[in-house]
Amino acid sequence: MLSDPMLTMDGVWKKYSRDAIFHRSLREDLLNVFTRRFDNVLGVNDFWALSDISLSVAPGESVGLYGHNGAGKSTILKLLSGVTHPTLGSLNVRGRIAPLIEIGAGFHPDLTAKENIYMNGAILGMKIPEIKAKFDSIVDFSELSSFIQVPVKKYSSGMYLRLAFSIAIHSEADVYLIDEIISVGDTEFQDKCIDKIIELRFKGKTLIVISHSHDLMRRVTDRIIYLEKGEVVARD
Ligand SMILES: Nc1ncnc2c1ncn2[C@@H]1O[C@H](COP(=O)(O)OP(=O)(O)OP(=O)(O)O)[C@@H](O)[C@H]1O
Repeated sequence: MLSDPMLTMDGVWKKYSRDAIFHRSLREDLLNVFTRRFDNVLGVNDFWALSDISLSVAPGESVGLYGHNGAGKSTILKLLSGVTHPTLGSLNVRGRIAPLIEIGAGFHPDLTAKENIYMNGAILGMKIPEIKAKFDSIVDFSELSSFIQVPVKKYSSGMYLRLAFSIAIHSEADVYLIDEIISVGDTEFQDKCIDKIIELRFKGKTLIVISHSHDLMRRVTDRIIYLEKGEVVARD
């Protein structure tokens, strides 16, 4: 029997505005007041970051999103993680999600790495005893044991990445959203991350992966969706 998909997107459109960037005239402001009342109409300076995206991912599948800068890859992950919502269309995600989207976005800069492990672990749905039991393993994987009492605002972006990735892979999520995470940090750590991603696949987790490396994408995904200017242009 075929199981239900872990995640679906059905005719999803996402409208963004360049308003913050460009100076508008009064006429444009008036036009916007009118057009904003209709989701399917673009106002002055609005654009479709995503156009009519449909997607269905089965449990245990690993799917890559590939495309140039601005193609809409991260926007899809933000929609799936609930950070933002579709303008039109619908989407559904089952189970626990571990979004590795904006590295360290869930960290509090003034708290130490240890405190952030507890806070971020809880955000990812882990209970305190579970975090306690996995604490040493989280620290070991991150290779940050000497810096565990240091506030993370003193961390480099590579250290942030190590900590964020390590917490997420210990979180026993059902769906992992992985945005370019593998391209940050040194190559040794990148290899460790790739091994972990392959391990998650073997465990039957559902993965959505973004990378600018097509070779890497081939290694860690079952299929790739190609995006261009917010549209799906190919699937393989
Ligand atoms: N909050 C926002 N407000 C306005 N425009 C946005 C916002 N977030 C993203 N965009 C725009 O939406 C488009 C798609 O962005 P997105 O980050 O999804 O692309 P991407 O394929 O992930 O690119 P990259 O490879 O550079 O990360 C881009 O033109 C981007 O500038």
